[in-house]
Amino acid sequence: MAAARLRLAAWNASIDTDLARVSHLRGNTMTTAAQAAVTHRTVGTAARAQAVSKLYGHGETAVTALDGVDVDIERGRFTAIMGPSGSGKSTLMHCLAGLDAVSSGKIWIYGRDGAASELTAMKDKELTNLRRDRIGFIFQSFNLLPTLNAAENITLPMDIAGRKPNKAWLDRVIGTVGLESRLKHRPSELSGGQQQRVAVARALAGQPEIIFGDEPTGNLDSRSGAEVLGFLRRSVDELGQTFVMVTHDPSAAAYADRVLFLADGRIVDDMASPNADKVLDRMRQFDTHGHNQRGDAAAQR
Ligand SMILES: Nc1ncnc2c1ncn2[C@@H]1O[C@H](COP(=O)(O)OP(=O)(O)OP(=O)(O)O)[C@@H](O)[C@H]1O
Repeated sequence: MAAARLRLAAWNASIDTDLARVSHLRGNTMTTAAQAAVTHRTVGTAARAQAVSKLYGHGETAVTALDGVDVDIERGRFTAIMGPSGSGKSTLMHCLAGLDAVSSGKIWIYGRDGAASELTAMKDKELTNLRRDRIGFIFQSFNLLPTLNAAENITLPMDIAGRKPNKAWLDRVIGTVGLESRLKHRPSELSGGQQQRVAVARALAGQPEIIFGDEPTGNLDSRSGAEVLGFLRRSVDELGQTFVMVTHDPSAAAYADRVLFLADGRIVDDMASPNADKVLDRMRQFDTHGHNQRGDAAAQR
């Protein structure tokens, strides 16, 4: 949790920096070898991790948060990441999103045309641009700017990037999350569920290739949480969005098309067509220390 707070602070800081630089960013385009990139045969893939490991700290105090993770995230699908506390869920998501650097291995994000951008080969500035232009984020704590109204919060990333919102798309997104009557309200005048719907609309508005959610319903009551998850599901089904979500909640994971289970920094299971009971049963197979009782992915199937 402390780690998640640190990353959120880093994201906030980068938004603040971006706001300060807003005028300089207008017209900025990404031009990199990494973006020009290789075209892999991955039109159905939105992101890929290959042999990704992540260590925090050094020597005797080093913690292995990820241990040789290989995974493809499918385009236009809803993927949930589950596992015991400390199993590496947030670290995996943050590495996939370019918010955290890997210790070894490679991460790619793929354009809708299949062109690959290797995040792990990018310099900071390139990575910042890629995150801003091609990746959406939804955090547990909404992360809205209190002085801006809902409409201004939704278009903020595009304003920062100097991109004009596509009006028809924006209207569709706002309709999808049911915010038409709340656009002039500031965050303090909205319920938690409505604030998170603003954050969902903000993530969708720029038509990013992939959206990552870190416990997006963790601060909501179950009714508002179900509503937000329903909107996220619709964004995948009706708008073709790719969505990856870390959650502790089996009923939240049940909204996904696929659930990846992590234990001790490794993917130990991969469940298609989940429902809350199946997910809960699988979670019960982790022992109280958070380790995978049966060892490896093959053993789980
Ligand atoms: N910045 C950091 N410095 C040191 N160790 C870290 C840091 N971030 C994460 N870790 C450690 O890496 C491991 C994986 O952490 P991570 O936050 O990814 O797990 P998680 O599955 O998301 O946990 P939770 O469900 O509790 O949020 C844990 O042992 C954690 O203590």
